[in-house]
Amino acid sequence: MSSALERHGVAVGGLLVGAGPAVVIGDRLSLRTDARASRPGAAPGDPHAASRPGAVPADPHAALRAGVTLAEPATAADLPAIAEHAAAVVVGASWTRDIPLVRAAAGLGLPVVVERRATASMEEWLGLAAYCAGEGDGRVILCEGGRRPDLALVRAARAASGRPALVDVSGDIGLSAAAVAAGADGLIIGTGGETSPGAERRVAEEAVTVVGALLRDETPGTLPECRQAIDRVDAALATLLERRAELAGTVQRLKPVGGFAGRDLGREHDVVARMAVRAPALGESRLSAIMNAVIEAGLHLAEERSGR
Ligand SMILES: O=C(O)C(=O)C[C@]1(C(=O)O)C=C[C@@H](O)C=C1
Repeated sequence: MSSALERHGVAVGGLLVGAGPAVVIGDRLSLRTDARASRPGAAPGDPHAASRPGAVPADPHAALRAGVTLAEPATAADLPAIAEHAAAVVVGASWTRDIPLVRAAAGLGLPVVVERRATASMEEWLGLAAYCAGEGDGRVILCEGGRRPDLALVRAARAASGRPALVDVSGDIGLSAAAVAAGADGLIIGTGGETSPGAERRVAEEAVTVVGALLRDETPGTLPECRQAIDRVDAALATLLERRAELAGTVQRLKPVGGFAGRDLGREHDVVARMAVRAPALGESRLSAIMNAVIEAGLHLAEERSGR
């Protein structure tokens, strides 16, 4: 954990944000009419904006009534419907200085997602989060978005406050892995109030799984949570094993004698010894059995492909 503070998860609908794995949120809805132009993916006047993942649906109020995870009000009049149909209310970057609306949103009884205003410092951002926590029941999540989310700031704010942090990557889904590596507790991938296209969700879930398995500290307390954590580690392992097999196959083509005939046990011993430094609990003898199987699988694949 990157913070000495005790971190508490905040439940948002069926998701737990800030404890356990990072989450992917596909449906952030804004009821503001200016939201289309201000979404990270949307250029002002872009005729195709409505069909993009970051678009505002034609009837945002109908989308809200259908139920969404995160909803941002335009005015205080939207708050009762948000309380009824959304899992959390968003204090959006464009109106963090509208204190009466911030106060009303924070007091709604839902978890509050506090988005950083583009020019706000970390202190201002965390000050607003603390204000919202005080006006509400304390369930506050930080959120960084915009065209160029500041991931260093997310990392610092999360560590300084102990609050969970979301990163809105709907403007650039390619930032998903970097956001998880920076410690994000969740990725917001869709801002249309509808489920985002599968391709974007796959990119985000891949980042949460693979980068999360490598870099995110987890202390699962139940059997299902522990098995899910193992599944994420196995997904990362499978990705790396496939990549390793490809590289080992290339080595076979580059060596004067490839395949089992060109096996180099000295090199294999060095590989295992280096790995044992990173995996001291497993140690050389256990790793040697594992790596023997991995290396032989790679050699079999290479020979099969070369038609030997
Ligand atoms: O480095 C090599 O020479 C390889 O062929 C690659 C590799 C491996 O998979 O790491 C495979 C077989 C050798 O015995 C040693 C290592």
